[in-house]
Amino acid sequence: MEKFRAFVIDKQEDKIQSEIKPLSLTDLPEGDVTIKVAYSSINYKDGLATLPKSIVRNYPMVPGIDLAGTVVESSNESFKKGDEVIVTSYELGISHFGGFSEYARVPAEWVVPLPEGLTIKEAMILGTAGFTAALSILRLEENGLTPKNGKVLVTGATGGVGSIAVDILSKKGYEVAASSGKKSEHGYLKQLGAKEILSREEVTSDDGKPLRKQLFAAAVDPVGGKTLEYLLSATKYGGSVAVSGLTGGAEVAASVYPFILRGINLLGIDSVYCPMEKRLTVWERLASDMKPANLDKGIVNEVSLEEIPSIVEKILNGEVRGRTLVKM
Ligand SMILES: C=CC(=O)SCCNC(=O)CCNC(=O)[C@H](O)C(C)(C)COP(=O)(O)OP(=O)(O)OC[C@H]1O[C@@H](n2cnc3c(N)ncnc32)[C@H](O)[C@@H]1OP(=O)(O)O
Ligand SMILES: NC(=O)C1=CN([C@@H]2O[C@H](COP(=O)(O)OP(=O)(O)OC[C@H]3O[C@@H](n4cnc5c(N)ncnc54)[C@H](O)[C@@H]3O)[C@@H](O)[C@H]2O)C=CC1
Repeated sequence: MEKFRAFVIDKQEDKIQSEIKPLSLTDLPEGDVTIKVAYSSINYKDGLATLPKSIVRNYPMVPGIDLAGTVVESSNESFKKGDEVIVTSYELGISHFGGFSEYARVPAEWVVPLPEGLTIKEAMILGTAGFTAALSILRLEENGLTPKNGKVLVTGATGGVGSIAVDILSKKGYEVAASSGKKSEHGYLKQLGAKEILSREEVTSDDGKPLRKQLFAAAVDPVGGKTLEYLLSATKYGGSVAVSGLTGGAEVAASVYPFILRGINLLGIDSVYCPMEKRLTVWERLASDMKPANLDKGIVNEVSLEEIPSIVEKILNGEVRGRTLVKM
């Protein structure tokens, strides 16, 4: 087989270099399923992967925590040539060559059959960010959230997780408040279904107060840090906060008061090692009742392998809106 193209990073003297390289199938890591990748997507974690002090475990590496495409070869009976599949996270793009490549090879245990109701392209517009938004909402609902409980706040709302959470929640009949640092994107957030828009500062705790006015029935929080501190203090009695991210910081100071006086729940959201049974449920829901209404509208920006470095820089600076699809 002829060579194919992959975006490869390497680390030399604490500096990361990237280039598009020709690879052969024999360069790919071991695995039972070889996939012709149609689309990947760029997540915040891919931005972290390109930093010198990085989450990548070995170099050279093909980053890309998401991919979707068609099986070209499988030694596992669950998958056959021609099957359309999705792979997100696990070790993809961290210690195992990932999705920024025309071909990928992975263990069968990581592979999700494309659910009916989604195209390969839609699956990657969603990607890990969409999966995480849906998993967050699923967990909030498992903990009692319904549209009757009141307003749900989505933080980091113009980002990948945030945009898709706003869309899904509003489609499901929730009153959605969205917080964003980007004044220019209020129209975008309203188009996705947000009823109210709050500034980043309004949802950041700068005084360490343990309790505030009870404003939100629940929150989807990809920001963390002092925003999470604020959310814990402003969640209504019995409500929940689903935390998935750290764009606002990894450190969180908390007191026991919201938990013991208001019975609130702090739900940790992990998409990376999410068990396969739950993973399949989340993808089925994303293909049906949780399928966002605006996937083909302002959420998506499509790029080539060549454009990855500029997007990665923007994502780390908080300058990207919605989701970035990489077309092979
Ligand atoms: C799409 C998903 C996301 O975007 S999540 C956000 C991106 N991820 C991160 O920013 C996390 C990156 N990890 C770190 O920064 C560090 O691991 C740390 C700060 C969380 C902890 O660092 P420390 O040096 O104290 O410990 P180790 O790195 O040696 O890890 C300790 C222990 O935890 C295991 N571990 C590390 N990363 C993960 C992970 N992402 N998920 C689950 N477990 C993780 C690691 O293997 C070690 O366990 P051991 O049993 O010893 O192997
Ligand atoms: N737990 C998990 O399994 C997952 C975690 N994540 C995490 O969720 C977060 C968001 O991921 P994506 O949506 O892919 O990223 P993104 O880059 O698309 O969105 C990030 C959002 O955070 C905002 N932001 C940036 N800096 C901020 C700050 N200092 N304060 C408040 N907001 C800030 C940005 O403006 C943007 O709206 C990241 O931390 C990522 O690592 C994402 C997917 C899965």
